Amino acid sequence: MADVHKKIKREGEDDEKTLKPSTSSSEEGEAKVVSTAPPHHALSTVTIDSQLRGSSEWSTFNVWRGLCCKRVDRVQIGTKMYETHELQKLIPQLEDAVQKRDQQIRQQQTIVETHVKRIAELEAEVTSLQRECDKLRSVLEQKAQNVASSPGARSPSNGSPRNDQDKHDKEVHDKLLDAASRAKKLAVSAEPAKLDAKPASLQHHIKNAAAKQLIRDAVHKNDFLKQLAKEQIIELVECMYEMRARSGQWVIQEGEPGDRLFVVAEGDLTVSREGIPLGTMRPGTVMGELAILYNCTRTASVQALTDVQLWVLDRSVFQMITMRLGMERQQQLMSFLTKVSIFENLPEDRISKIADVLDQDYYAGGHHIIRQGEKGDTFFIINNGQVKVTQQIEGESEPREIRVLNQGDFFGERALLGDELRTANIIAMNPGVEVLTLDRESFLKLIGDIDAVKKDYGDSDRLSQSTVPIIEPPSPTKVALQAEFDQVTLRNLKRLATLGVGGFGRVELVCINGDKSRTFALKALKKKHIVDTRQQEHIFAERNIMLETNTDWIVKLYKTFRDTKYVYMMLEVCLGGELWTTLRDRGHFDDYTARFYVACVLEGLEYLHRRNIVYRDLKPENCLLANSGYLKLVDFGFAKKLAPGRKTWTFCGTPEYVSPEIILNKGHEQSADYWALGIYICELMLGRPPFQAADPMKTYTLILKGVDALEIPNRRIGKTATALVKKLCRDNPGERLGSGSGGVNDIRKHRWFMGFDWEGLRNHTLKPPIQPKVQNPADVANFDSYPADPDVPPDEFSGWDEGF
Ligand SMILES: Nc1ncnc2c1ncn2[C@@H]1O[C@H](COP(=O)(O)OP(=O)(O)OP(=O)(O)O)[C@@H](O)[C@H]1O
Ligand SMILES: Nc1nc2c(ncn2[C@@H]2O[C@@H]3COP(=O)(O)O[C@H]3[C@H]2O)c(=O)[nH]1
Ligand SMILES: Nc1nc2c(ncn2[C@@H]2O[C@@H]3COP(=O)(O)O[C@H]3[C@H]2O)c(=O)[nH]1
Repeated sequence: MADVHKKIKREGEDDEKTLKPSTSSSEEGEAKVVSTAPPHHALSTVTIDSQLRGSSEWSTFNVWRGLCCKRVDRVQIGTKMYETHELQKLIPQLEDAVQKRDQQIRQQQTIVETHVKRIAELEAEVTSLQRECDKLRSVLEQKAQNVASSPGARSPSNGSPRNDQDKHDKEVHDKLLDAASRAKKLAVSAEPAKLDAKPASLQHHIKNAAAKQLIRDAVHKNDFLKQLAKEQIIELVECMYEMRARSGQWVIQEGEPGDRLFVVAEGDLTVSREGIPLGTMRPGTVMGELAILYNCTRTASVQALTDVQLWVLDRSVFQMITMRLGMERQQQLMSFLTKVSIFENLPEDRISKIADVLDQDYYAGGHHIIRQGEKGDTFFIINNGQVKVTQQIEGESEPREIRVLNQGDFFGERALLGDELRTANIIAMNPGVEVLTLDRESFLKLIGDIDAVKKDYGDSDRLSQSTVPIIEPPSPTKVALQAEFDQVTLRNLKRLATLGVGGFGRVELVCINGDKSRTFALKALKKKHIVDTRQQEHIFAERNIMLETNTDWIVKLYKTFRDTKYVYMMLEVCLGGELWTTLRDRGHFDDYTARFYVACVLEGLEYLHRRNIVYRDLKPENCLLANSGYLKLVDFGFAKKLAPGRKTWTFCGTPEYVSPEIILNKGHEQSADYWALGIYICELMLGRPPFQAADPMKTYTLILKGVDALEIPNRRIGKTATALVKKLCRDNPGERLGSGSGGVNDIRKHRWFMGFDWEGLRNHTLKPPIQPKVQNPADVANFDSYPADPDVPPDEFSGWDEGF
């Protein structure tokens, strides 16, 4: 309120012209009031100085008023004297001026408050952008390490089609993504879920309603978590347990592997990276959520600024929650459907697919579910309750009651089988009925025509196709080669060059006893790293599946070795390089080129799926070009053989390629590969995967938004290819092209493949779109060059690799 004092002075100065000053001395800045009242009132000189400071303007004027009431005649302000009556005249003016000033102050205060609020909002935005930058930096650093380990990596040459297109690409965001997409995509995996058979029980932790609400609010504010089903969120809230940390204690350490998520309940925490503060975490925020999907490195450190209370969720619990819902629903439906008469003899995998696409509906008693004569598109199975079937018969005034259908009975098939019009009425009976429904497309795809369904009461030749295990003897060449290499030991293999670097080790070009006329790829995996990341089961699955497969579309595994540090796989070599490298150098492929590489993959996937193997890591990085220009799948680290009709729950794959059911842990099977096939088509034609963001969590959020949110068709990916992608990338795995009774043939029949020479592809007479240049069996020109790996892993003696 020092301002008040100044203001009074200023008002005085303004009014100086109108006053008649008398002279008197006074100290600078003081105002004296000289009284001319009778003696008992003794002449008084009142000094108004800093006493006034701190008082409001109104009380200042009250002092003036008071002085005037004392009938003081003259007032000295500074060195000048003023007549009191003159000053009195000024009071209303001054009051008015003060009022105006007050109003101005209030207005200014409102403006200041708005600015303060905006500053807080901007600060929050900066924090969030900072976090994004940080995540992005960590992703790019990881990718950069990948690229750095290949100094020979070429960047796209100027004037390439990609550069022309880039001119039109959107601003910085696209540039960053483009930089990321030029780096190889990293695969991620949780430790295999031991829960495949039966979910364990979940422990609830007591918390009050306010705590539950705080967690729920935090979950709903989080882009990823809010997409969970309502029941899953309820369970997640119940299962979180309390953790407290004292001021100064570290809650998360940068660089450590993470396996839990936190919700801040009380207190503040500071986030830093390499010692540099990044922001503050306040109550109601979620942190570390990527860690509940799979093992990932913490990107920042988090320290308690005050004593804090946190709610914690472990990855294993999150997996159980998400898996349980999918499994329970699946199990309930499966056990119900196997009892439904029309499905009695269907194989389990067919029923499982039907279960995936069924929806559930409820009708109150008396409600007409179907009306005779209407157009119909839905097939129904009664899950609970009863319905009455009535039919309008010519000559009868009322529909005639024909029969009552019970739990397990079905209806609505006739309109789907041709005439489209309903042939009877279906009315829900009291107290109501619960039905499972299937749309026309799924009905026709999964149950086939009605005759086949009827015939299926006893058997189904068509469906048994996919479940009878195919036991083919390995082709003579593979058997002969395996026999030939029987005596080969690690010592016989000579390293010629490095072909690639993977998550667990390196792949070297080798020859036997110096004979460079025949070369192989030797994949060496660090045992310690495998154990540390609990991937033993995946590595064994890779070995077993690759030993079992014998086709032109999959790289052949001839022999395996092991020593104290590594396990090894001696593989058929593909010297044309990775499809990823060709794609990177060309920018993107046209329809003709992409179609060939998609067709090769389709052959490979069909081969695997017929053996109940799900591949789970389709991407251009895992497609190798043989010298002939034909494509082969490599890297079976995530492949898994499933029991017919069964699903698996382990989160694995490459973030840009994982399907929604993998992200949401609903259980997945071969149809996850069809999703990936859709993504693969997009990547080949766009030059980058369609769902790509700065960090995996954002990628998953985009994936969950679905393909309809993508800006396709566009100038690179046309209408027909888009139509195929959209049929492959359906959110519901059972609705994906390839999942129906027609299998992979449904994909081959799609119009994008119209006129494609499948026969020519199979017998290798079809000319590949790109012919790789390979001079000799030791020519590695089609591979990036890699520096030697200075890291010698420690010995590992736990014995997990027994039998490798
Ligand atoms: N048979 C082969 N012929 C030629 N190159 C190969 C062969 N196998 C692997 N490579 C090269 O080595 C790279 C890594 O191989 P692979 O993907 O099998 O290893 P990984 O450790 O499982 O990798 P990731 O961590 O990406 O899953 C391949 O991308 C490829 O460039
Ligand atoms: N990297 C980073 N993490 C942040 C930031 N602000 C909050 N966090 C949280 O800190 C957590 C550290 O561990 P995670 O990487 O698992 O997840 C991180 C985020 O949830 C930020 O600015 N950068
Ligand atoms: N037409 C006919 N439909 C019946 C009968 N009993 C049950 N329905 C079911 O009633 C359904 C009515 O719709 P739809 O014609 O699609 O399919 C029909 C059958 O599924 C019956 O005796 N006659």
